[in-house]
Amino acid sequence: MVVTLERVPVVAPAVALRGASVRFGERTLWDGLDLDVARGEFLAVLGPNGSGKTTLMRVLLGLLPLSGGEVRIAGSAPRRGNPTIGYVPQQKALDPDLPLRGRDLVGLGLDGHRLGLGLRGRRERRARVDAALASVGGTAYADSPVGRLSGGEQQRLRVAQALVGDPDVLLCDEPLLSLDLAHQRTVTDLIDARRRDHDTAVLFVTHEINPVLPLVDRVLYLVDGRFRIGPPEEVMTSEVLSELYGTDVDVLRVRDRLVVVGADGRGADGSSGAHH
Ligand SMILES: Nc1ncnc2c1ncn2[C@@H]1O[C@H](COP(=O)(O)OP(=O)(O)OP(=O)(O)O)[C@@H](O)[C@H]1O
Repeated sequence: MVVTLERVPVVAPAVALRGASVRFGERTLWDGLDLDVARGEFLAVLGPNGSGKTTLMRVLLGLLPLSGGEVRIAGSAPRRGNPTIGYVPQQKALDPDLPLRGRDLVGLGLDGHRLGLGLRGRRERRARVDAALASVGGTAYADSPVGRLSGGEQQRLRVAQALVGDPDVLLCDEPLLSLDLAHQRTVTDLIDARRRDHDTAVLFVTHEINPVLPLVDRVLYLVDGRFRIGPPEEVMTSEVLSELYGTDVDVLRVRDRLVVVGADGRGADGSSGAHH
C-alpha cells in the first residue's frame, strides 16, 4: 500500500512576535512577548491607559523599533507604508476646512501600491476607491469635503482607506471611540466581514471589549508590563485580571456583556471603576 501524505500548506502567521520588548529609558512597557496572530484571527488588545497598546501598533507599523526580540508582520519585518497593512486610527474630528474629498481620503490608502500613473493605473485606482467607498456605504459622500462630514461618516472613510489596499493585516487603534452605537456596529461589521471574506488578521485596540466581544478570538491584556493572551473566557476572569492588576478585580457577566469592576479604582478601561 502506498501512503501519500496530504500536503498541508504552511501558512506563516499574519503577525509573529518573539521575546518582544519595548523600553523607554528605565521603563519597560512589556517584555518577553510571544504572540502569533493567525490569518483571519481577531485579536482584541486591552489594558489601562499607558500599558503600551498604541506602542504595539507603532511597532507593527514600522514606526518604532523593538528594544529586544523579533517581529514579523505579513511575512516581513515591519516597515513604514507597507501596502499589505491597513490601519484604522482613533476617531478624531478632521479640520472642517481640510481640502480633501471623501474619495481623496480613501485614495491615500493606495499610496505605496504600485498601480502606475498611466491611464490603466488611474482607472484601477478609481475602481478600487469606488469599491471601498461602496463597501462602507460612503458613495453618497465620496465627493464631499471630509471636514464637513459627521464623525461617523469620517470614521467609515478611514475604514475604507484601511481596506482599499486589500490588506493582509488590519491594525485598529480604538476605531470606535466617540461613535454612537449604530456607527460602532457599522464599523465592527465591516471589519468582521473583511476578515471573514479575505482572511485578514485583525488586531483591535480597545478600552471596551463589549462591542467586539462576539468577534474576538483571543485577547492580549496588558497591565503595567504584565500580560495575558487567550480566549476571552480564559483571560476575562476575576482571577486572571486580579493577578494582572495586582488587586481585587471582579468580572461579571451581565446578559451577554462583561462588566469589570475594581482594578484600583481605574477599572479595566483605565478610567473609571466600572467597565461597561
Ligand atoms: N517615544 C516615547 N518615549 C517615551 N515614552 C513613551 C514614548 N511613546 C510612548 N511612551 C510612553 O509609553 C506608555 C505607553 O503608551 P501607549 O500610548 O502605548 O499606551 P496605551 O496603552 O495605548 O494607552 P492609552 O490607553 O492611554 O491610549 C505611555 O506612558 C507613554 O507615555
